[in-house]
Amino acid sequence: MMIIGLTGGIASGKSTVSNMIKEVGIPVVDADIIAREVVQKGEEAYEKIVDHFGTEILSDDESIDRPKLGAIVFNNEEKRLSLNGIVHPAIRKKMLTEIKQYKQVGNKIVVLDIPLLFESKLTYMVDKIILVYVDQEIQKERLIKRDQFSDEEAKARIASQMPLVEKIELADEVIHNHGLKEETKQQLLKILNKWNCL
Ligand SMILES: CC(C)(COP(=O)(O)OP(=O)(O)OC[C@H]1O[C@@H](n2cnc3c(N)ncnc32)[C@H](O)[C@@H]1O)[C@@H](O)C(=O)NCCC(=O)NCCS
Ligand SMILES: Nc1ncnc2c1ncn2[C@@H]1O[C@H](COP(=O)(O)OP(=O)(O)OP(=O)(O)O)[C@@H](O)[C@H]1O
Repeated sequence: MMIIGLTGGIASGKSTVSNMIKEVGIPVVDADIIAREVVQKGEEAYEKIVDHFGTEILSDDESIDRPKLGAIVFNNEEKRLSLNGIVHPAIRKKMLTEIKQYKQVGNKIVVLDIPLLFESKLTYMVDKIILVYVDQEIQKERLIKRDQFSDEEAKARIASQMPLVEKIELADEVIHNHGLKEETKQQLLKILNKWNCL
């Protein structure tokens, strides 16, 4: 089985590209979705997060208040790394289970959508890497627009990741996502075609 890593930065367009990948029938394992599943109430990581950050980060229904936790960790590197230390092992485990399931039912290709593929040193999990790239100005603009963040909030989130420009040389292929979504799709199809994935 061929495992393709799809990465980028916050709001660079990974979900946009991952939807296009699903449209051509290739399954996608999404680390952001799994990251939500493993912190549901009752999961091991949930308990650890509450122990570490206190009940102040819970909503009224006792689920994790994501905006609140985000405001803490994206303004404090040490706390962000503590959260990563709690959540990432559970994410990795679940990603491996999902890959195995896709393999068992006969899939020859699977894409792993992992925003922190390089930062978390997870490149060993994948055979090839596609980077979804935009310049920092567009990244910030789209992030502010999508999540209604202030300029400061958007900057803090972008600064918590490896600069996208440094990821270019670490990837096998780069999709430039500055233009129309159709142009992004054409770049993707060209790469998938080159790798005999279509
Ligand atoms: C801090 C949390 C609660 C904020 O939740 P929120 O719903 O606002 O954001 P969401 O999870 O949808 O993430 C949005 C984007 O933020 C970026 N991001 C998320 N976590 C991190 C992190 N620890 N470090 C750097 N960037 C991150 C990614 O690009 C991601 O695609 C949440 O992101 C979290 O639990 N993060 C830790 C787990 C993690 O590293 N997830 C990233 C994928 S492995
Ligand atoms: N080519 C494009 N032109 C205009 N807007 C775009 C384009 N690509 C993506 N967007 C918009 O930019 C925002 C970020 O894109 P998307 O959600 O796909 O990024 P992401 O990398 O998955 O983000 P995150 O890491 O935060 O999950 C979205 O609102 C999306 O609709």
